[in-house]
Amino acid sequence: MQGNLKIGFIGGGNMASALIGGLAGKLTAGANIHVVDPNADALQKLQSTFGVTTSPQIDAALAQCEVIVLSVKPQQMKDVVQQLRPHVSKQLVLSIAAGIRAVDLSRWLGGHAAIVRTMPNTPALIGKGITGMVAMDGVSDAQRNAADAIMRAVGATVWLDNESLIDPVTAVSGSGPAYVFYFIEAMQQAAQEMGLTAEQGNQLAIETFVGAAQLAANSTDPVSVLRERVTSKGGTTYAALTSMDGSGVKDAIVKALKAAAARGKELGEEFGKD
Ligand SMILES: NC(=O)C1=CN([C@@H]2O[C@H](COP(=O)(O)OP(=O)(O)OC[C@H]3O[C@@H](n4cnc5c(N)ncnc54)[C@H](O)[C@@H]3O)[C@@H](O)[C@H]2O)C=CC1
Ligand SMILES: O=C(O)[C@@H]1CCC=N1
Repeated sequence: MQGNLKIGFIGGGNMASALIGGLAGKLTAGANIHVVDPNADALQKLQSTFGVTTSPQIDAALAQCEVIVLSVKPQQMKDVVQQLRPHVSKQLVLSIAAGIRAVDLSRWLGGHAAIVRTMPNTPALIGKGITGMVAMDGVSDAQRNAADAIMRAVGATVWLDNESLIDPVTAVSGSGPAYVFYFIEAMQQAAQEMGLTAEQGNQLAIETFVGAAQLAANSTDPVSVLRERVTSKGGTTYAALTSMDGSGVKDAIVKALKAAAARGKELGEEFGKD
């Protein structure tokens, strides 16, 4: 069900490439996607893989887009958006940046009201992303549906009523893949320290994550019940979880996610000034 939606991307890096991979040839033709990025290699790769059009700087082609996705780092957002301003009239502006507030994007765009803030994550690369999103008051139903369709091209979506919840979403699922990789790395290290080969450790740790996550996704029971089913009284899992509790692992994880959310808020304050 390929349509003709014209989408511009400002920034063609990791997250934008994952999104474009889900959209091109599916939601819309690759030729309907226009990517702006000063990095010639990134543009060349996107052009040859997906047939998108490209430009090293913000250009008039963006005025023809129905949706413009802001996918640069928070630090670059103000500059980029101010350059974009002359090319924005009725378009839906969809930001994937951590921290940057809609009110600041709107002001830099001269009072533009059609803004959706989103927080995707990198499993979008394989169509398994999850995106939290929130629409500002000036977004029409059609634009909201377009935003949802764009993010659903790479996974599931969760709509929020309040923009302040984007920072917690960033902390849970936006940054979340890194915590999972961190945990896998720790399991791989332990496997090797206990005599397994690196290859065996990799396979055992990764398949355990894939299997356990799928089990949790398919189960009607809460994950705490699934955990209890693994934990025989006086057994090995009990020994591991008792050790983790003794080291304060769960509290450390909760604290870490709160630090991520706080950093999201801080990014908005730091790079949203003026
Ligand atoms: N990487 C992740 O897991 C996630 C990232 N995000 C957000 O996505 C945004 C982009 O992050 P990544 O893709 O990871 O970074 P990235 O560094 O891979 O991509 C940023 C791109 O912007 C380009 N760029 C720099 N200046 C530019 C300009 N003036 N005009 C146009 N393009 C310009 C860079 O050349 C680069 O290709 C960030 O705001 C981040 O908060 C959101 C969710 C997850
Ligand atoms: O680390 C970051 O700031 C970005 C946002 C979520 C994932 N990566």
